Formats: sequence, C-alpha cells, structure tokens
Amino acid sequence: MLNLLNETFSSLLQPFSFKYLALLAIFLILIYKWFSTSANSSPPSPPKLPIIGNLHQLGQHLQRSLQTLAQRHGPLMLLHFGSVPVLVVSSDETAREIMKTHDITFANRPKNTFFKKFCYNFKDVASAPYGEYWRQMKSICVLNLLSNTRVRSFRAVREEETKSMIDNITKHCSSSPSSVSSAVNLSEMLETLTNDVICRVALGRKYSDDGERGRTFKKLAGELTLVMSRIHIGDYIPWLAWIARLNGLDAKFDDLAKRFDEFLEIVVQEHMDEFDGLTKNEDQKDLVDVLLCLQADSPIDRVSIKAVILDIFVGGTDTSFTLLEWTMSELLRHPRVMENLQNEVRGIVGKKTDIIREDDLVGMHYLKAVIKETLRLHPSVPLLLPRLSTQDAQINGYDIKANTQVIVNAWQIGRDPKSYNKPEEFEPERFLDSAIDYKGNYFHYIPFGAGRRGCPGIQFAMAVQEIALANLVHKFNWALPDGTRGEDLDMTESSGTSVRRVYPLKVVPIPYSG
Ligand code: HEM
Repeated sequence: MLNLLNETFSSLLQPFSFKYLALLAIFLILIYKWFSTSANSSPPSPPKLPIIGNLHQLGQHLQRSLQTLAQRHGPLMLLHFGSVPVLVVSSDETAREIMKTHDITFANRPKNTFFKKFCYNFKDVASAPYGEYWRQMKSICVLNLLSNTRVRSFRAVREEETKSMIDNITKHCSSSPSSVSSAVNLSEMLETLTNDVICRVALGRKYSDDGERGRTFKKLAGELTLVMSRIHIGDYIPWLAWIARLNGLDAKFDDLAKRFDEFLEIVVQEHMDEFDGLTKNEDQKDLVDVLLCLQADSPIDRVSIKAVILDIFVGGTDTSFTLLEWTMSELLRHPRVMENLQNEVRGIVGKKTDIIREDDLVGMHYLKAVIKETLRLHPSVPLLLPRLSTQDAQINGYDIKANTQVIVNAWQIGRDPKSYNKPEEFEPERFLDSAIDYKGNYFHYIPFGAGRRGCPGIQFAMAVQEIALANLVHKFNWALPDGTRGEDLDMTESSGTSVRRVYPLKVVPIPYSG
C-alpha cells in the first residue's frame, strides 16, 4: 500500500519536479550570470595587496612595468596605486575611446601635491580642473603664445639662440689643443638652448648669461626637474602623508616652491615696472606682457600669471631638450640614418657658412621623419599626463567609475607590433610619405596626447627641434669619444614624468667644411 502511494506520488511529482528543477536551474544560471557580469564589469586587474594595492608591481620605469602587466591583463586594466583606482590604457583602440569617444568624461586631471604646491593650487593650464578657468587660460596661451602666427613671430629668437649654440661648439673645436677636438657635453648645450628660447619668449630675456641670477635660475630649474620625479606617498595613500613630512619631501617642495615664487615675483614685478604694453608692438610682447595686458577682462590675476609661466617652463623645456638629446643619440647609434640626414640637409643648403634659417627647412622631409621616429621610441612624456574621469562611463563593455585616474601608455602604444613593422628598430623611413601627424588623430602615434587636454605646444616645440637639428648635422660630423662605437652608446633612461638620458650625451664635434 505504502509502495503504491509512493509510486503514485512520485509519478505525480515527476513531471512537476523536472519542470521545477529546470526552472530552478535556469533561475540559478541567470542569477549567476547577473552576478558574474557585474563582478566582471570592471576591467581585469592583477591581484593587489592591502594598503599598497598594486604599487609593489611597479618598477622604476613605470611605462615598462605597465607594459609587462598589460601583456598579461590586456589593453584596459584597472590597477590600484595605494587606494587610488588607476585605469591603464595600452592600445590605440582603447586610447581612442578615452581621448576621443569619451574625451569630455576624461578631460579632468587628478590633483597631486606637486601641482598644488608649485602651480598655486592648480592655477596653471596643465593641472587646472576641466572647466571654464582651464578653457580660458588654455585659449589665452594658444592664441597669444602657441598659435602658428605667434610661433612664426618668434623665429628670430630661435635662429639667434641656435646660432649661439653652434658658435659655442665651433669655439670649443678651435680651442682644442690637438687637431681632433675633445668631447662637448651636448646635453648641457641643448638644455641651455631650449631654456633660453622659452625664457626669451615667455619672460622676455634669457637667464643663462645673467651672472648670479642666471646661476640661481639654472639651479632652480635643475632642482625642479629632480623634484618632479619624486612621488608623494600622500597622493596615493592619504593616511601615510606624514611620511613626506618625516623624510623631508614636504619641506623640499615648500622650500623650492617658495624660491621659485620669489623668482617669478621678480619677473612679474619687473614687467610691471617697465610696463608699456600699450606702446609695445604685438610681436615684441613676451608672454608676461600679454598676460598683464589681458588681466582686465579675463580670469587672470598675478597668481595665474606665475602659474602659467611655470607651466610653459615645465611643459616646454625638459620635453624639448630631451627630444633633441634622444634624436642625436639615435643618430649616433645609426650612422646610416645620420648619413642620409646629412645628405638631405647638406644637399638642400649646400656649403652655407651662416646658420641654416627656417626658410631653408622647407623640403627637409627626412629631418622631420627622424624627429617623428625619435618621438615614437622616446616620447618625452611616455605616459602623457594623467586624466581623471568626471562621471561613470562604459569602455569596451567595462564599467569605469567616476574619479578613476587614467594613464595612457603612449610609449607602449608607439611600439605595438600591430601598428609598426619591426617596432624596436629606429627607422625614420616609416614616416616618409605617411599622413601621420602629431595632432592626435592617429591613436597609434600620440606623443603629444590627444583631444581637449592634448599638448598645445606642438608647433612651438617642432620649430625649435627642426632648426637646432638641421644646424647640428649640417655644421658638424659627430663621433663618440675614445673611439666608442655608436651601438655601444649607453641609452639608459631616467625615471619620472619626462624621460631623459641618465648619462649626459658627450660627443666629439668635427667641423664640416664641405
Ligand atoms: C617635444 C615637446 C613636447 C612634448 C613631447 C609634449 C608633450 C605633452 C603631453 C604628452 C601632454 C599631455 C597631453 C594629454 O594629456 O593628452 C602635454 C600637455 C601640455 N603641454 Fe606639452 N609637450 C611638448 C612641448 C610643449 C611646449 C613647448 C609647451 C609650451 C610652450 C607645452 C605646453 C603644454 C601644456 C600647457 C600642456 C597642458 C595642456 C592641458 O592640460 O590642457 N608643451 N604636452
């Protein structure tokens, strides 16, 4: 009887339990899918440690560490620098998403201690939060200092300063006791050249030949470069900010920012004292003159003038001089390229004894390709400047939360084998007859960034590069000291926001007489 009941009950239940189980299974699968999708909606992340997050996985050369991690986790990866979420972008497609498709969402900059202390609480262009103040200040800089017309108007400054560098190298050669001249510190000369051009254009005078003040300025600039590469732990783990007080970094920041401010105060005051902006011809005005003139109907005040000067100085000098330094290094390592370049330049201008002027540069396509190729392999700012998302966004199906920092690894993108044949080789020919420009339209080549926050100084920078390089390779042949072969030249890179040679470039100039 019991058996009979059991059988009847099970036979009644069977179809129901099958349906029930099937429904339950579907329900569970849906729940699982829903949870797993929301768990997977963040980009892939390497495992992190408490407190420091992924900081232990990063080495001295951040761009290289990030490349290694991206090779494992993909072109969009979420790291944590301490408690700060950092989205790392490592392919041209993902860079396009950030800097074009979602440009407005990622147009902000994260706040860090360096910019806070040195740029008067983010009153400069590079670190100002995305908004009306940034927009106005950037367009003032672009229109009054960095536009094509303005850049052309500074051409005499570039030609004079290039001439002065070439004269110094020639003097060095003729003062050498033996017939073969000794090595010059080319790094130092290139740094002086870019500093002098920027100072004359922005501040109205150069400081390198100005005795005590020149020395003060040089010291300040050198210290600033060093300080910029230091990481303030409080930017990533706020409750450990006291370490910067203990190890002296805060004091160093404060002291240097104060000395820089004193220097900038004098510059602004001198301009105000001799201010005759109304009678000065437009072309004769330097950046400080222009900013002082514009004060009346703009957000500019004395503090923002100092912040912008610092920006132009920081943004324009190290980046430009390191590019020249890397270009000459690559040319020394690749005699074939050096020869092609010299043939082009010498072929166009002949035996001209005076310096090459900007008009002579037209038609020097190989020269332009050499500079482009150097920037591909040695972008002066390999990780661009970090961005910050202002709202939630979806990139490639991943959810990116508001207030996520974004780092674009332009260094890695420039050596992606998908975009470049033999990417590690220095081959300027790849840019001959190519439409690729610097404006950030081709996301596999973005040494100046792209979109709203892209670099406004491209024309300014290129004008200095081209004239300096053309003259260096026209007037001299170059060799490494003590018979060192080009391929043995040490190319060790520094760490920091802008990457330069660790060892200064010392080279022997041999005057070329044709
Ligand atoms: C070879 C030379 C240079 C390189 C490689 C370079 C590179 C860069 C890069 C990568 C950025 C960040 C772009 C982004 O976030 O998308 C930037 C921003 C900037 N650069 Fe340059 N730069 C150079 C020269 C200059 C010069 C000569 C100036 C001015 C005289 C300048 C002024 C600026 C400013 C003001 C910004 C901030 C723009 C903003 O946040 O809106 N740069 N630069």
